[in-house]
Amino acid sequence: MADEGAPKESWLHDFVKCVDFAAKKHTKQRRKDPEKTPYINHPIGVAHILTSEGNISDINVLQAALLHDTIEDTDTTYDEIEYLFGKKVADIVLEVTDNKGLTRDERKLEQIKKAKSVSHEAKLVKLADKLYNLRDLNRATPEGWSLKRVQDYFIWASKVVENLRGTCLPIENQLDILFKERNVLV
Ligand SMILES: Nc1nc2c(ncn2[C@@H]2O[C@H](COP(=O)(O)OP(=O)(O)O)[C@@H](OP(=O)(O)OP(=O)(O)O)[C@H]2O)c(=O)[nH]1
Ligand SMILES: [Mn+2]
Repeated sequence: MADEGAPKESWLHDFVKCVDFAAKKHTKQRRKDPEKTPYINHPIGVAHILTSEGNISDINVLQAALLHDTIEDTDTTYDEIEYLFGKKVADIVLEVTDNKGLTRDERKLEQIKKAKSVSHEAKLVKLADKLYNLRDLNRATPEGWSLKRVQDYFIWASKVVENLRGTCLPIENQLDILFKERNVLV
């Protein structure tokens, strides 16, 4: 018999609402791999790294992981996320959002610098984002990327990760395995 008096597991409802929102926002986007994988695989995979490898169960972090590329890459606004998922989630997403007003080189440098000073929650999302993207590079080369561009991404990612350390050892250890395989000094 259903326990009608029990409180609803509202975190689960919030989480599923967030998956649905992220999927709709990224619906027209594809990854850069030759198979043109649906983009939503990436934010879901980032959240999965946090739960399965990082042992993270903070719902704000997991929702921010699902939404982490929405402000940067879709029409989603901070206010929309704050209204639907709360200020904590919106703040984390904003912290991991690149300023698209800068040039690509400026953005890459900004990420290295900013990594040191963002919140613990934002650092978790950034670490999982990097681990997903580096594994994705090992899986398939994005269309038009040379071997040098791939290697340069690994080197740059290691500099960002350097400034995120002390946040989540299991994820950092997984990143180190990838850096070693590529002979990137850490
Ligand atoms: N490895 C990989 N990455 C892909 C693929 N498709 C899309 N991406 C995205 O491309 C970004 C990395 O490519 P870059 O050329 O360095 O960055 P840019 O698109 O922002 O200029 C990542 O964005 P991001 O998640 O915002 O992270 P970040 O690297 O900008 O921090 C990553 O998610 C793919 O097939 N493989
Ligand atoms: Mn990402």
